[in-house]
Amino acid sequence: MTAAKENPLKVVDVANLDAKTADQILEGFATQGFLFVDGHDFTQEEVDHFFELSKQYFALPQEVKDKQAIDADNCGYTSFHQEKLDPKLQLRGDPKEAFNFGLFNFITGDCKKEQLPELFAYGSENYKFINKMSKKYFELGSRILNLLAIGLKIDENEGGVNWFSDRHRTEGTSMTTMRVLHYPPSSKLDGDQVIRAGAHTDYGAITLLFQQKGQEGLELFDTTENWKPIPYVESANAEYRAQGKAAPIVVNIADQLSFWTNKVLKSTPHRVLVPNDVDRYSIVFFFHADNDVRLTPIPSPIVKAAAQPGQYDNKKPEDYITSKEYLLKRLKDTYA
Ligand SMILES: O=C(O)CCC(=O)C(=O)O
Ligand SMILES: [Fe+2]
Repeated sequence: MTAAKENPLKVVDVANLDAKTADQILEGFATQGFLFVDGHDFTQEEVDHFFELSKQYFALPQEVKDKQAIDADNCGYTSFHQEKLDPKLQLRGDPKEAFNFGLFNFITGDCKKEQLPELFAYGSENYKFINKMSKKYFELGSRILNLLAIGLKIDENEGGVNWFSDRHRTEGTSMTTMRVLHYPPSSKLDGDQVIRAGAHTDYGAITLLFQQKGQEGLELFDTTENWKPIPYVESANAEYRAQGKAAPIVVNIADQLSFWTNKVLKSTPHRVLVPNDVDRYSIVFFFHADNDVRLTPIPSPIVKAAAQPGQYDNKKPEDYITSKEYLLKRLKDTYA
């Protein structure tokens, strides 16, 4: 029998929206910044189907994919070496390709229609499937934000449990992106390329990521300042497995929530390596606050206690960047 791979992350079941779960979530995000989340609503069949569609898409001829090159709304296809996630250290862009669905309406699940390949054409079965998955990601992301609001003890009069969800509205306009990624195996890369995605922190509020068994490579910079691989884990809950639920999903804090909480929540650097000669596919939901939301300090006694004396004195709301301004700044560096 081979030993189970070491898992540096806590697995938190979010089925119950209660103080105990909220404290577990907060603890994980205030230390490591990363967690596995179980007790979600995704089935394994759905996740497998999404990966199957992603594989079909990336297998299309290069010139077909290039037709929907990434646009100003951050929607569309990014090709190999186009994106530098670690612009200070990387000479060449990441050896990966990706497709972004964006400009969502989370009431209907619709995304930007003009920037879709034939495979996901507006109105098709695949398009409807994408709508459904984006709504599920939205619901899970919102649940995690609600738990964070409980954990951070945001006062009822200030918005309480809904403080974050009021700023990530179903009907809101945000830069939230659902992204499929493909990293080719080592044998397809130039000699000494060992990094598939440079070290970076994410740009939104939280990130939710599915990966597949046997395609590891994601690593996080842990609290001891060492790179630690994030394994694929199965649910420890036999009932969930019997119900056909998908494996736990990787969730991490991104920069907006770190700013917003005065770094109480940690936006942890991570990267993707090439541990073996297999393709890696991942499906990631970058959950962003509504575009015009300013990243002012949140009304939490825990956040207040973490501030330096006088840090927030004489500050006007306009002194704080908005969610969209922050993203645009980071994208400019990434695609420079
Ligand atoms: O594909 C992965 O595992 C990680 C992707 C990632 O960190 C990102 O795109 O921000
Ligand atoms: Fe990332």
